[in-house]
Amino acid sequence: MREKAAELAIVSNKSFEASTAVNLHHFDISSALQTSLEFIELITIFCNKIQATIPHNSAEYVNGEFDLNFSRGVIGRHSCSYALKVEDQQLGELKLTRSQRFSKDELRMLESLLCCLIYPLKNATLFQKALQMAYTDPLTKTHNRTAFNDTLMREIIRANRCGQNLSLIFVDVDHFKSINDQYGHHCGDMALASVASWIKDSVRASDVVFRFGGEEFVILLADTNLESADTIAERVRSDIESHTLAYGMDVLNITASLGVSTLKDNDDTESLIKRADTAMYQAKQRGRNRVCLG
Ligand SMILES: Nc1nc2c(ncn2[C@@H]2O[C@H](COP(=O)(O)OP(=O)(O)OP(=O)(O)O)[C@@H](O)[C@H]2O)c(=O)[nH]1
Repeated sequence: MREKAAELAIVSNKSFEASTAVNLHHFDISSALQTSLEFIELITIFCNKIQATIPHNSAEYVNGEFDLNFSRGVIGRHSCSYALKVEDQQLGELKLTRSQRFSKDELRMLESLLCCLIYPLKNATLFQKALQMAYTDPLTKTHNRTAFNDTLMREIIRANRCGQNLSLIFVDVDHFKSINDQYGHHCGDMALASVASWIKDSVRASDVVFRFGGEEFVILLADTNLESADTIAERVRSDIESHTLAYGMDVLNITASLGVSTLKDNDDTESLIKRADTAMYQAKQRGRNRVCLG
């Protein structure tokens, strides 16, 4: 009877040890990458883990979908870069640099190790998209009330710790009900989306715009005192007034009333919001299309 052929190829001890080491390295990296759903953290973990195998001086990670451009280290003359994707889903681009050329073996090893990074990046993408959806108002594409509550609490703590100013502007569209009544809800929705984009265009990218509810928006201004917040509120008011909204054959003029408040000692989220809200109602009472300070 003929013996069945051995199924395992005989390998020299040296290459067997090498492949075991490679597998352990993959396992170590994969385990470490399971600890985070943040892009920057994942890239940092990955680069730290591969540093001994593929020494590099700098790493850059760009992910256009999430507006990320992260870099660390000092850029070297030689580079290798990879557009990371899985099943046609773009996961960003990773670039490593150093002063010496990367060898073919190193590049082969890097490509093999990058496989460990792909699925954690895909999970991070799904998680960050879900977070974005949970925090975004679908009509106006501004941050929603949940995001506002979370952010305001955090910003008050930060402002108090760093001894910085923090201001709030409440923006309430004037006579919005009559837009709905006269032109219908579709027009009302368009008006809200337009006002949101005018407000966003009117403030810095670092100032965050939220839809507080209905036809009311809040702008959160970090490191901004009452005087500056007043100036910004006046600019927002004037920008809203100067825009027009074309709806069918009609041209609509929209105005808003604004209330401003700045963080004081012993303020909490409620008292800060209350002062801006009260100031906004004062602006309504004084004839609308104006800014009042709380
Ligand atoms: N189309 C549309 N309308 C909304 C939305 N959310 C709230 N509204 C409407 O906004 C209107 C707000 O009306 P009011 O609170 O009376 O305020 P106003 O008409 O703007 O009057 P003042 O604030 O006093 O100037 C209501 O008719 C709501 O139904 C929305 O998402 N889409």
